[in-house]
Amino acid sequence: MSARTTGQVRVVGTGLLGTSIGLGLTSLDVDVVLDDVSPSTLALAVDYGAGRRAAEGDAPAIVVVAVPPDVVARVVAEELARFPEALVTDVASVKAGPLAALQAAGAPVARYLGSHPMAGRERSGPIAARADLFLGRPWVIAPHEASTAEQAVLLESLAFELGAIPVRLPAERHDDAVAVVSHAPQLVSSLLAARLVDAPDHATDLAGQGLRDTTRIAASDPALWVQILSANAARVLPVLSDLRDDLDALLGALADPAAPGAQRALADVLAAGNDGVARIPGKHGVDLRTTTLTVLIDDRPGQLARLLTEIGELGVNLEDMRLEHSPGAPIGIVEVSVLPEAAGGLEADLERRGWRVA
Ligand SMILES: NC(=O)c1ccc[n+]([C@@H]2O[C@H](COP(=O)([O-])OP(=O)(O)OC[C@H]3O[C@@H](n4cnc5c(N)ncnc54)[C@H](O)[C@@H]3O)[C@@H](O)[C@H]2O)c1
Ligand SMILES: O=C(O)C(=O)C[C@]1(C(=O)O)C=C[C@@H](O)C=C1
Repeated sequence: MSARTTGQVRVVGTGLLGTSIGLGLTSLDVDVVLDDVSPSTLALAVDYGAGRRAAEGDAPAIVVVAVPPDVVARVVAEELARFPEALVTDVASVKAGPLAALQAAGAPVARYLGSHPMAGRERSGPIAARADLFLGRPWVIAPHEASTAEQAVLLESLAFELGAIPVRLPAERHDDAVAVVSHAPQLVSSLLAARLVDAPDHATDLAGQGLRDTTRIAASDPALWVQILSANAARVLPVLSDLRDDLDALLGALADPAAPGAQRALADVLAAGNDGVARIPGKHGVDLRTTTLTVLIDDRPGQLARLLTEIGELGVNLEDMRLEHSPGAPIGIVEVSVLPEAAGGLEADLERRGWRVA
């Protein structure tokens, strides 16, 4: 496949995010140049095929800064100064702080447009990187007073190229949103997993899928998360404070489950959880009789019909289907449910025919 992104892309910071971006773009024949403060990390990213080493004479059209949040503003400022023709973006998990720091430092922010792919892993470094990390995931682009619509379109193309769904959101609103959907969940998962430290072996030996589902991200890098949480502390605080109120009410109910109103209080907590989880896009309950494949389609007339026709041609019966749109994004997400025994073959056949299956 060839890319819509033309020109060179320079990636600074070749850890999980930077190497994943490099792998995805390189597979589309984009000229990717890589840089990292750590020579061994850079060498690994080059060995994995995420791009070539940065060199004299590089002339990137886009610079993607994928370094830890505490140095992101400094590195963005350096890149703006070093490549005066380039659009510089970053992928840090917080957006308001870096923008404010750049503005305060008098950096040429008219060429800076922050972004944040809502995709990651609980592991760091280039070894954990994957070209398909961003498939079907939102990728926030955070316009500000000095950025332009053309720049946003350029980054949207980059995100789309990597299979992500671009979403425009100003930095402050982004930071409010991730406090609820990313930062508080990380802490809750860590707190939950911390309960296991002193649990006896016969308890941890029984760990089932419920515990695994709720604790995967507890394995995340503490050093990175200390930075993320510190940078968004003021927005995470009210979320955790509301959570503490809910926890206090729950403790009251559990202290005497037979007391009047206690059963209702417990049921309310669980029902609110049902309502909350139903609001997560693409998580509308699991039908164990079918397997769901997620296919990304260009948001153009006839694409959905073509997909359904091809599934028919492949002799697979559709059990169910859902179409999701992200407002303004040039992509549609189709969830097709098929019998489990047909799913593996269908996925391979669709990919062979050029469809992108997430
Ligand atoms: N990990 C995730 O799931 C995730 C998801 C979305 C966004 N992010 C954001 O992406 C950024 C990178 O996170 P990651 O998980 O890839 O971390 P990582 O630790 O895997 O990689 C960071 C890389 O940056 C390099 N680096 C540090 N300082 C540098 C400097 N001054 N110049 C050049 N390179 C430097 C490090 O050597 C390392 O290779 C962070 O800002 C993070 O908030 C992370
Ligand atoms: O799924 C993971 O392991 C993540 O790290 C994901 C996740 C998230 O909370 O969605 C974590 C932090 C990043 O800023 C973006 C993505």
